[in-house]
Amino acid sequence: MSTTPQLVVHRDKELMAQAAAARLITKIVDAQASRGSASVVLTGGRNGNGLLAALAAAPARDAIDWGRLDLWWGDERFLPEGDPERNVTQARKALLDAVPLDPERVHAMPASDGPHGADVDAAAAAYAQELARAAAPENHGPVPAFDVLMLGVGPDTHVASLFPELPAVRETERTVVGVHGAPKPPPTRVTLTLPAIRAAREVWLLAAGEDKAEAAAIALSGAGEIQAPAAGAYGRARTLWLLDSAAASQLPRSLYPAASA
Ligand SMILES: O=C1O[C@H](COP(=O)(O)O)[C@@H](O)[C@H](O)[C@H]1O
Repeated sequence: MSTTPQLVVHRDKELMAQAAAARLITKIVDAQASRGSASVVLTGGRNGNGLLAALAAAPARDAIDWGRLDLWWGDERFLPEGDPERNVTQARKALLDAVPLDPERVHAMPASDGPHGADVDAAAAAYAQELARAAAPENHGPVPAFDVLMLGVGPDTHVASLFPELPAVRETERTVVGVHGAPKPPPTRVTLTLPAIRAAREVWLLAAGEDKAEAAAIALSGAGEIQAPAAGAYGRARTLWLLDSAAASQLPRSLYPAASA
């Protein structure tokens, strides 16, 4: 069942990143207190990396027990290990190299020079198996119930590597698929599918900057998920859109939240 999106609009992208980082720290600390550990799905892109950099700079990051945090990825650019364009490489640089994570709990998606070579579909299947192994019986499905799954929203409304009209966004069975011919480079990618995304307790969509304004307005105005993948991304308990005022500038008045900071 979909949850109605809640919107928070911040003054600018810096404030949005700082507020989202503070929100994420609280979520992780709460999950660790109540369940012993936390699981978070990271996103690539400018807004996702901005949030990680803000988290790295936040003194409250020390409240997190980094050794009891599982990190997953919503998508990956299928490139060699260490390539600067890989989402995991950028995340390491922005935050992960600076905190005491348990390497066993950092679940990067396979690289194109990994055990599956250039076979992106085999790489996707392997990641699906890794997710399935981590799922608990009470999760009722082949992926863990992620505490927070973050998604950057692309100017074309893509989320993860689910691009409008491509086969990946139509997937209803598999949790991870290979993407061929993505319109944004690189063309070959690995992505969670909408069913996997919807297994998360909370889904947070991040959109900052004027180039995201049209995408946010389309996705939040009743568009279909095949044409506007961001419209199909929601969490079981909560769907939260975190925007800056530029990205919110084309939202219909009826959607614009009263409170903004
Ligand atoms: O390529 C990707 O793009 C999206 C959005 O990135 P942005 O720079 O426009 O914010 C990102 O969410 C995704 O993880 C990434 O692989």
